[in-house]
Amino acid sequence: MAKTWWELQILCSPEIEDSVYWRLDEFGCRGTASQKKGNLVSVQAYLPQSQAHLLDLAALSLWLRQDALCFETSLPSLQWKLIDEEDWSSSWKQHWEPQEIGDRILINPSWIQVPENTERKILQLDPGSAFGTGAHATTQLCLESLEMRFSDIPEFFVSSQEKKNDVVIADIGCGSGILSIGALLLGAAKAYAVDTDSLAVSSTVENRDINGLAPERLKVAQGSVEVMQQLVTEPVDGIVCNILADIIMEILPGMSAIVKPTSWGIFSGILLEQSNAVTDVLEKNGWVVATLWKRKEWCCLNVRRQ
Ligand SMILES: C[S@@+](CC[C@H](N)C(=O)[O-])C[C@H]1O[C@@H](n2cnc3c(N)ncnc32)[C@H](O)[C@@H]1O
Repeated sequence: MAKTWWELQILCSPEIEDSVYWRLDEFGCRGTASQKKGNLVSVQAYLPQSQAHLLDLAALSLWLRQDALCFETSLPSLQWKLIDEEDWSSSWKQHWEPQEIGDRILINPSWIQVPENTERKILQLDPGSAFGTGAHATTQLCLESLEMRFSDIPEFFVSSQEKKNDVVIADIGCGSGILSIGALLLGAAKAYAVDTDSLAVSSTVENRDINGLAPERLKVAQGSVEVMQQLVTEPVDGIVCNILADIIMEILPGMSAIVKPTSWGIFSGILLEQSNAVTDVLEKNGWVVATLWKRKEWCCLNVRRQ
């Protein structure tokens, strides 16, 4: 039987866009996309009908309005309607456009023709229902951090370049696979990716194939850090992990067990006010915070082993 989805449309001020995303994520929405509408932002999100009743949607509307009051900004509007599966898969795609991230990456929806006149690395993506379109600040911070990681060795040093191309990373909470694929396009040799959500795993595999990456270069499995420990054949050079702070702190010992003395890490999905708590746990697990990058209320910690 065809599945039915709620299509939610929120019109809000840009100041609360991230908190809207957070609420929608908590609510279980999939395939979120946003676009500017004058001074406002229009956010679309999709949710299987079975996961929410009208009362839940009314409650969501109330939370969004309460958030806006806290930010002292104009009240958002939330509209919803039911659509069937076929409409869902084409509907949110209409709202998603190519997006430049940092200086070197262009995220290109896989159904849009690849631009010819660009020097950027083109990351083709169809996230399906997995998180990771590149629209969220936490993903952008990770991609920009990866860009920095893979740009710091001048390309004219051949030996350094070879070293750069040996880099193996572990991506925990891979979603659409956007960070693994970004790292591979930027110069990593190999990526291992895990996610607890089976839809994220299939999305990562699909996006690996869309980008023409060999399966040996991007190994994907369902699970968390314990599965990653079994997946990697030797310690990795870098870890990327864009999950919420509480989860990062919980699985950090497991992540620390698969690194080398020279490894680096990129940890995102952390609210600014949580950065001290995460830093404490990082230090207890043998990491040093090198830089903190922030965007809106989110931050991304670039770390290295002591
Ligand atoms: C915020 S999304 C990040 C997706 C993508 N890496 C990005 O940066 O856009 C977090 C992902 O982590 C997954 N996740 C949540 N808890 C996890 C855990 N304990 N271990 C592994 N994955 C987890 C979720 O299913 C989700 O796909």
